[in-house]
Amino acid sequence: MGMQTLTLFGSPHPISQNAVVPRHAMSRSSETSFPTLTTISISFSQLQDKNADLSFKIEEGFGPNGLGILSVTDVPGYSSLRRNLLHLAPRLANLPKEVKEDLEDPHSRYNFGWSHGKEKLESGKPDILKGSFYANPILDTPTTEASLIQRYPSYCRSNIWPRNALPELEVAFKALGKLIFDIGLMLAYHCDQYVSKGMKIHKDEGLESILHRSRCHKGRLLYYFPSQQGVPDGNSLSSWCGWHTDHGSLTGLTCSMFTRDGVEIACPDSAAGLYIRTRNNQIVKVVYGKDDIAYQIGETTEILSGGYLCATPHCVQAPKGEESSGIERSTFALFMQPDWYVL
Ligand SMILES: O=C(O)CCC(=O)C(=O)O
Ligand SMILES: [Fe+2]
Repeated sequence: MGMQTLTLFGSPHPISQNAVVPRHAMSRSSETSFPTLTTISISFSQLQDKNADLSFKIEEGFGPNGLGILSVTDVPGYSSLRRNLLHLAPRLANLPKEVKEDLEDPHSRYNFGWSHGKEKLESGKPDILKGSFYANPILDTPTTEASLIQRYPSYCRSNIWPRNALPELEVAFKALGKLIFDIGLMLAYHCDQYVSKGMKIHKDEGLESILHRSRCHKGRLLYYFPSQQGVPDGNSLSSWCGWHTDHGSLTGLTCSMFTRDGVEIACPDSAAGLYIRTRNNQIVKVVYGKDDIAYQIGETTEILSGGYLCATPHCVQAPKGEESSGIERSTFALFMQPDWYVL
């Protein structure tokens, strides 16, 4: 995209070389040579106010000079829903092999239910470092039309839940997924307000309306198996999750939880976690509060918004060092994406 030539609010807006100089906290972790930045944040009460002008914050977070990620703070009820679901990730991953096999759905190319070792790492080898559980938290059966199910199996097939082995999962997954979706819609409203200052948005083509009518949203509960010393690519920045940009419209992301044998602990390696590549090719570690919901822009939105909202390449680094062996990481992402008609 021609970001350099992008015009915001009628005035030229070149990419600033200072794009990553933080307004908030900046620290240099002893373990990483990359700067650590705190995301721009918006409080729930600000977001709720449809008359509030949040354009500046949206631009700072998602605009051409932003990191492509921002966080929402103080969401009522969020904290316990996050904890409840993330604690189930190690329990799900440790279910007997046969139980997990029953939760697999090859017809959706493992885009519903349990998926482990089916995706590829950057090296091309199967990704056995993490297990994922995918479901649509809004609709158990997005459509009953056979032709659609056949054409778009990874979006249109039905959810699979471990109703006997781990019945709590369905309840916790849906509750957290719906909340992140509702807050995502509120954020999308303000994104549209910001974009509409620079370009005309046709009725029904704004982010909020696209997300509101879509039946394709997908939640992913991620579980990174205990890190071991000497794992392949163990020293690379993207050792746990390779560099990529999300394809959809908007991704909601919890702050991850580190555990050892299922018990929550502080991660002993401050360099472990989410990294982002900025527009001027700088790599930064991003942090946000445990009880904040982070949102990232996906490629679809970057295109539909004419580049006013920018997608961000990101990856996850595994913890290193002796104290880090045996550490697991759990997190949840909600990929909000347009309906299959638009895909
Ligand atoms: O594990 C994370 O924090 C990020 C996961 C992610 O980027 C994804 O699932 O697309
Ligand atoms: Fe991602």
